[in-house]
Amino acid sequence: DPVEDKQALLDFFHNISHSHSLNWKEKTSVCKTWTGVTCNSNQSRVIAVRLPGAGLQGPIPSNTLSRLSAIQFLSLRLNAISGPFPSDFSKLVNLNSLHLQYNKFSGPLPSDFSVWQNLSIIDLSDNGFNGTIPSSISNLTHLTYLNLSNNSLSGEIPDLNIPSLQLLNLANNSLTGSVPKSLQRFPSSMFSGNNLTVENAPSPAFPVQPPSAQPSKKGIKLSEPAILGIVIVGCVLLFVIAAVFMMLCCANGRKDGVQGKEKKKEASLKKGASEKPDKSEKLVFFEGTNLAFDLEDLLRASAEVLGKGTFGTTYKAALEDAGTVVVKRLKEVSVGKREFEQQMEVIGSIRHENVAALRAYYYSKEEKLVVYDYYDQGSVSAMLHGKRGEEGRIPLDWETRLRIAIGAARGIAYVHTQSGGNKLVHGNLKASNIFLNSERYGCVSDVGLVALMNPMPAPMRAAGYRAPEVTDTRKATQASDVYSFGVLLLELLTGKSPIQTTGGHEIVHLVRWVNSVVREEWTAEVFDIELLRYPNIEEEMVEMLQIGMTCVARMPEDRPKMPDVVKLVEEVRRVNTGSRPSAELRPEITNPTPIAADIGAATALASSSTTL
Ligand SMILES: Nc1ncnc2c1ncn2[C@@H]1O[C@H](COP(=O)(O)OP(=O)(O)OP(=O)(O)O)[C@@H](O)[C@H]1O
Repeated sequence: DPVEDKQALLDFFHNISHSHSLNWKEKTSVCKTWTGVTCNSNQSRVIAVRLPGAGLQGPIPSNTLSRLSAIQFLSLRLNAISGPFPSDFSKLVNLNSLHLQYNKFSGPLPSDFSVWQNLSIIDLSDNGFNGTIPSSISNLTHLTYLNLSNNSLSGEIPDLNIPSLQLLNLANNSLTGSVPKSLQRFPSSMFSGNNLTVENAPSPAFPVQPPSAQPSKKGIKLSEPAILGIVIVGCVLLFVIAAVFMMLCCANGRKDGVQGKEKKKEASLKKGASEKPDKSEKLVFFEGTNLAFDLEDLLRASAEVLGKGTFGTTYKAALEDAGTVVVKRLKEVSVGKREFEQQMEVIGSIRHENVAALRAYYYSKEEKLVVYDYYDQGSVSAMLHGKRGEEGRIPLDWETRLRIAIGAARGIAYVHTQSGGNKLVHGNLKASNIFLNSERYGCVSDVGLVALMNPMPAPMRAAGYRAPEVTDTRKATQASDVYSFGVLLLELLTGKSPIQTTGGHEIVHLVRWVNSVVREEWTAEVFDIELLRYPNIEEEMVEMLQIGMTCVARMPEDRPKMPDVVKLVEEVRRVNTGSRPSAELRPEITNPTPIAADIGAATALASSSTTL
């Protein structure tokens, strides 16, 4: 054991107020058992300390952590640490990641950052730091991430010409002047909430960073002739599809007394086909759709009601040899044909691995249908909540939850780059509308449908995702999508539904609940008990929790933009892999599973989180 490092840690913990206990015992091995501590391979030095949400309060006692001269990674985020930035941290010259966000630090930032030549990640956000941003930061040639948002920093932004810098956030300070040229490559939201002169100027000074996948404008343009061609095909198939929706009409139209039967399997989509079809209307397929799927097959297929959602009833139709599709029969469409078609064209031209492709649609006076691929693994909602506490439940592992979050974020960010006259929004993001794509990343469905519908009071489960400012469902915005995404993150982390009723009829709102638990500095308690089985993921979960909480900010303007959210969510894994001790220092991870490879053997917080 590194005796001196151990003593430094004990001195630190004994001299700082803390509301939770840790398993740091003098007699146990610091490298093998201490929560949140990682040593190098020969166990001669402590190289990482992670104590997120550990209930630490008050100033960092001097000459304690600063004795950990080999430390590379220090995270004390989400505590209530106050006082100035510890001046003796200048001795920690090997630091490459410093996470002090969500604390109560105050006073100026250290003036000389050049002492930390290895620093690549600095997160001092959500504190009370004041004074100016030191220009010495520009000496950090390895810096990739700098987050100083939500402090009280003032003065002008120095010209931080750091080519390695990938993410910068200076939002919500009291900065003045203009954004230096070297930083104009970052999105404007990263500078919002300051007194910057150019902030509102309509200059291209703040280009919005492209999302991870570029929108295919070509695809949108091409869709028009494609649709025209397809319309012709649609004409031929008119009788056939008419039969489909007549059947659906029969299945769904009898409101009273028959609704229960909707839950039962339908005999065939052909049922009801004898009704006179509306010959003037056509089924429209989109480009890229496998037109080899024969609608005759569809008609012969058996249809099953998957459920009734906000927009109507959703059916699964199993085709004999062309797979299975999902048909949604939309109710309450409020827009006219032209507007409906325009919106369909925008949505139908989206081809992105994280957006469920709209394959076809049908519009007539009586009937509106949309056709999607069928996702046979079910929705994220089913994966997360289905059979909870029952035998046979397969818990949703952390790796998959991360991929769901990353995929959904990418999908929504992509949707936000599409223009449907106005900015395109998803409008109805929730776990039951997210599926897994072939790479097991999240894939969002139901994009843009809400804009076509009558405003409606959201059913309970949808209400939990809805941003507080959205009173009319048609007026969802990109910012309200960010809120819904934040709720999804909280749902993935906690395993709890966005709205729950307790024994009585009290309604528990997930966002409020998470906020209150975190405020009580009991962060570790929010996480899904099913996640506690996965080792060393606490750091990532806390990181994700912070992103979720930022997304559910009450005021829309305080929420990050979706492309930035994508980066943050992707960063959760990258930060923790990139900054963690390298594999050579961790021989225990020589043959890792994907998750073990990424999270390493840094902390044991997850397993002991209930005691934090
Ligand atoms: N393409 C699909 N593949 C597999 N299951 C789907 C598909 N689309 C929807 N579902 C499932 O069908 C059920 C009903 O979906 P539907 O979209 O109608 O309702 P919802 O998602 O509960 O609410 P909303 O209408 O507000 O989206 C849900 O359980 C949903 O997860």
